[in-house]
Amino acid sequence: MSQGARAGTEYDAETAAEALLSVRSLDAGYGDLQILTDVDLFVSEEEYVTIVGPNGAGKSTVMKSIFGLTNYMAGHIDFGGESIAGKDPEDIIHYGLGYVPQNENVFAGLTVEENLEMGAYILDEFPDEALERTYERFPILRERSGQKAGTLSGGQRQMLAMGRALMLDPDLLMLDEPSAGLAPDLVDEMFDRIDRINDAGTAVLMVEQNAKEALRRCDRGYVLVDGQNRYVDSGDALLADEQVRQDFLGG
Ligand SMILES: Nc1ncnc2c1ncn2[C@@H]1O[C@H](COP(=O)(O)OP(=O)(O)OP(=O)(O)O)[C@@H](O)[C@H]1O
Repeated sequence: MSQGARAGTEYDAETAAEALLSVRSLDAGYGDLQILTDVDLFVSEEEYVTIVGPNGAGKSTVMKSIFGLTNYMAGHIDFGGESIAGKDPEDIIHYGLGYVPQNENVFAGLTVEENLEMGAYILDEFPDEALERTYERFPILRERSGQKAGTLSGGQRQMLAMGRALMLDPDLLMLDEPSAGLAPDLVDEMFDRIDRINDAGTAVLMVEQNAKEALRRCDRGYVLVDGQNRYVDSGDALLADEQVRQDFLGG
């Protein structure tokens, strides 16, 4: 792995061009404030990719930008071979991209089942089988189906947020810090669930503070610093890199 490596080497350019999600030379921010500069990132079908990096590096901003929630300034964002750059979230969701933000990711005043139904609001007909699949995947949600989401525990709420995003059976699920705020014994369980979602064929793009665990589980990782790509490599290679360990993984 080389320092400053970007998804812009010859090999990567070819892979990136055919990837499910392909972000190239992205500049984006909030209003006039530019946060991301020249960011490259790709996720292939069924791949599991994580973004790690220091606080304020712009990790969440990358996801928000892909989902149309920031000010897009320049570059390319292609999903399934089509450009989604500059589109609204309401449009982007139709392409097969699911997004679970870190905060306020459920409707607290609605029940669990109403939240799941909201996940499929764009469909003309409610997909009963998707609800059943979600309940099979997260049995606790069936048990709590009539309970207001605001009364769920942190872990249950996170499952609901994921379940809601999965109602449309997206090709790619973007997760912003899914382990945030969870008790330590629930963190592993959450990561196991994400593994299973990926094993079942959904590509995953995840931002995580728990960088070691995220890199251990993913296929590929990006280290983002100051709104720019710093490293990109397999999770194992990043974990083994002395410089990455020292600078970003606490030695
Ligand atoms: N809505 C906003 N308006 C203006 N600036 C913002 C907004 N949201 C985030 N920022 C700024 O963008 C920069 C990147 O923030 P971002 O949340 O993407 O970083 P991060 O790498 O996800 O950080 P953390 O790990 O702390 O969550 C920060 O300087 C932050 O203050």
